[in-house]
Amino acid sequence: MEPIRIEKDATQPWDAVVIGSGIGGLVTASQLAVKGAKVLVLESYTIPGGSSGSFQREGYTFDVGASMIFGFGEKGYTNLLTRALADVGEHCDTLPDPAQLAYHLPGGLELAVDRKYEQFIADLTARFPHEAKGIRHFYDICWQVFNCLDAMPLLSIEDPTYLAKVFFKSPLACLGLARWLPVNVGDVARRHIKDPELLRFIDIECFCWSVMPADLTPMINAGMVFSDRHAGGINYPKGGVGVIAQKLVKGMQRHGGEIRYKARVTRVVLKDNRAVGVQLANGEIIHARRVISNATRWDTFSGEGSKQALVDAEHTPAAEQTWRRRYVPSPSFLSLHLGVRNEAIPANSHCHHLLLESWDEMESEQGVAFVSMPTLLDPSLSPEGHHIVHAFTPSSMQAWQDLSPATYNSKKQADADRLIRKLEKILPGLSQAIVHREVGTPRSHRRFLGRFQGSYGPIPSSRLPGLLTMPFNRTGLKGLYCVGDSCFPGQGLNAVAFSGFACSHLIGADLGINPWALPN
Ligand SMILES: NC(=O)c1ccc[n+]([C@@H]2O[C@H](COP(=O)([O-])OP(=O)(O)OC[C@H]3O[C@@H](n4cnc5c(N)ncnc54)[C@H](O)[C@@H]3O)[C@@H](O)[C@H]2O)c1
Ligand SMILES: CC(C)=CCC/C(C)=C/C=C\C(C)=C\C=C\C(C)=C\C=C\C=C(C)\C=C\C=C(C)\C=C\C=C(/C)CCC=C(C)C
Repeated sequence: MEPIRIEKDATQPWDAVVIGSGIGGLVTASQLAVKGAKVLVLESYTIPGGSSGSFQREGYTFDVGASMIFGFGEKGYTNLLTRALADVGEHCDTLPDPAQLAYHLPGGLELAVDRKYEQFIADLTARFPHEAKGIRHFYDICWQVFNCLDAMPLLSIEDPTYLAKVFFKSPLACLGLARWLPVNVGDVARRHIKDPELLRFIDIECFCWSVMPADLTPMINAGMVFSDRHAGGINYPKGGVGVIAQKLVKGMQRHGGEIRYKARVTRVVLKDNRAVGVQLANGEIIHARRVISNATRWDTFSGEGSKQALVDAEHTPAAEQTWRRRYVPSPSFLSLHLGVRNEAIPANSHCHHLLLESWDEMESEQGVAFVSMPTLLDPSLSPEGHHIVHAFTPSSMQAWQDLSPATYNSKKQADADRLIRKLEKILPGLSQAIVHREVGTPRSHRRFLGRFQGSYGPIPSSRLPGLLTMPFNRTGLKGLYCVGDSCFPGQGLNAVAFSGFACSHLIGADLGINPWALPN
């Protein structure tokens, strides 16, 4: 193996050092490497991908996070995972999912979101025939948003040169996006739909990816999710979600980028109020012309509740406190990674399911249960005759803090047992068929993913104007950028991939290494 090239000398800095190898960090790093920048990624864990990694146990390949993947289409500009991989000469074989998600909702509302748009509209209309027009109007508006996004290369709207070029290329799409930027889903849904149960359905349609009801979910993101599932479709990467990160690393390395694992950054090194490098837990200092943090903003900047942030309180920009007032951490998850005998999975099951027993429980601790069974698409992820059942339910750190080790362990097992009983509604006999079981709590998510309170990502603390107040990649500290789900447009794999494209484009503009023409 070639020796790793690490300059400790401030006269020969890296062009860019990226803290963290989540998809946001890896897209930034790999895009910068393609532009010719000398890039180093520092990852505290032993594998790449963060919440989009995969881990192996007893013949199973488990996904760390969910496996409902958007952005793997073949056409347009919103297929950001396909594009990020192709730009570094990589490709993931994917397996098309015939349905995005099967809902099992209160009042016997059972519906699988078909990959084919017209089929989905027909199925929903069959359940709410009196709302046929409203359903069509609402989801067609989501398509308008999606079509605007899909019509233009998606780069940094912080760069005035890009904005001018993209406006020249697609003026109507730009105006369309500007119109929807300050809007939330709830306002649009209520304009077209009156049935309270259908409005609740729109709430859960949002909650299952944004962890927020429709009133707090930005319309731009809904346009993306509610349409891409029918345009590019939901596609599972063969070999597990972790393959995406592994291939981004490989492609980045081929373009001269480097990655170090077990390299925890403890602080951003500042000189004259400018980020000039990072310090690792072992004391080593690495100099860089630009520093990019893929850690959450709570872990990057000091503020209430943040222990050992990368930037001290004295140098944390005032804008970060405004952000903390506007956005709060969403709950983390209680998660189950199960290996089960085949008999527990009914024939023709869908891969993804969402269970909710009462509408009042949608935002409650351990209310919604989400299930993903990727072996239904890719049997190679488990030993023969077995499936993976990966289930998770929102759970907040507060519910798991200040417990004695014995109480923590017994709560962990009791809550996992309760979740398994809930799943038996769709997987009868599940508890008898389990041969491998691992339980993760918010504390596990914080420990292994390094995420503040183990959170899934930021959510608005009150009704905000859509995406208008979400910060971009530049921070108030010169030389320091953020990427990932505490940046515009928020959580989601395709969303953080966008954040990575935008971040690398902005740094490329700052370093003067961007190509003149927009990508095709
Ligand atoms: N659609 C899906 O099914 C799905 C599945 C998984 C994840 N996701 C999405 O992925 C998003 C998260 O992506 P992301 O790019 O923001 O990042 P991430 O949180 O997944 O990864 C951040 C990485 O940074 C590393 N890190 C943090 N602090 C560090 C430090 N001080 N030093 C070194 N390394 C450090 C972590 O170990 C981790 O690997 C989530 O919003 C989630 O929605 C989606
Ligand atoms: C500046 C002005 C005035 C005008 C400029 C106009 C302009 C050019 C605007 C541009 C805007 C852009 C480019 C916006 C881009 C937005 C994008 C790319 C949004 C992407 C969103 C993707 C999302 C939200 C994907 C989400 C997928 C997820 C999270 C899937 C599943 C998650 C789970 C199953 C876990 C959740 C589980 C439970 C139980 C809650």
